[in-house]
Amino acid sequence: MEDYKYLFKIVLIGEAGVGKTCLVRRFTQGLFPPGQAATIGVDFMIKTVEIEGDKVKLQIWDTAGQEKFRSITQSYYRAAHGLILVYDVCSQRTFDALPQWLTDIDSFANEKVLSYLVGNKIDRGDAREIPTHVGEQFAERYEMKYIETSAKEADNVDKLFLDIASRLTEDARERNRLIPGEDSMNISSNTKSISSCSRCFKF
Ligand SMILES: Nc1nc2c(ncn2[C@@H]2O[C@H](COP(=O)(O)OP(=O)(O)OP(=O)(O)O)[C@@H](O)[C@H]2O)c(=O)[nH]1
Repeated sequence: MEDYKYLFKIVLIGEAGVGKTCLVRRFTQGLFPPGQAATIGVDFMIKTVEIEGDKVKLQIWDTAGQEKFRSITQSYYRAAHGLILVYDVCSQRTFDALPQWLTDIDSFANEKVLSYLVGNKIDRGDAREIPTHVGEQFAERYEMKYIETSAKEADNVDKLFLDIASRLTEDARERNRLIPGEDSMNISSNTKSISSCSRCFKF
């Protein structure tokens, strides 16, 4: 049996080129890849973290932003415990596309999913087009958590993923308190590796 108490699935979505892959690689591998190529379909990485004494395994799904992959990537929303919607703070176009992504979340994700809005590329100071308060207000309006990051400079990247892991762990512990025995049930997911987890978080 694998050595972790909880397993959570986190899915990154957002327009092409906003930095989803770079955020994942910064968090899982501690690097900023030079000349990162566009994602084809969906890719995933694993990282295990420790949250207040419990080992928590994060299965992080990095989806392609390009329109032509949309129907493939949407099929991954359903089983997500956490969704990270990313835009580029230096690109008004990627911010303007957010409402369409929210519509997709409403259509395809579990209604209890924990959603984060992330403004990435804050290292490009002078090129910024979306002020912090505009991103914050948008997130507040749609009841999402908000955080700004730089995958390049590693600003707030660990904080983003650890914050999600902490909140999901807290929720799972609360459920286990309310429904004893719940922690021995498997998540009924379409993902094999999730069903092998002994104490998975269950919606
Ligand atoms: N300056 C800066 N550039 C970044 C940052 N994150 C990503 N980039 C650059 O943005 C470009 C796109 O990054 P990706 O991580 O491939 O973007 P993506 O959202 O995964 O793109 P798709 O796979 O097409 O959906 C690359 O040239 C990265 O080097 C960042 O925090 N700061």
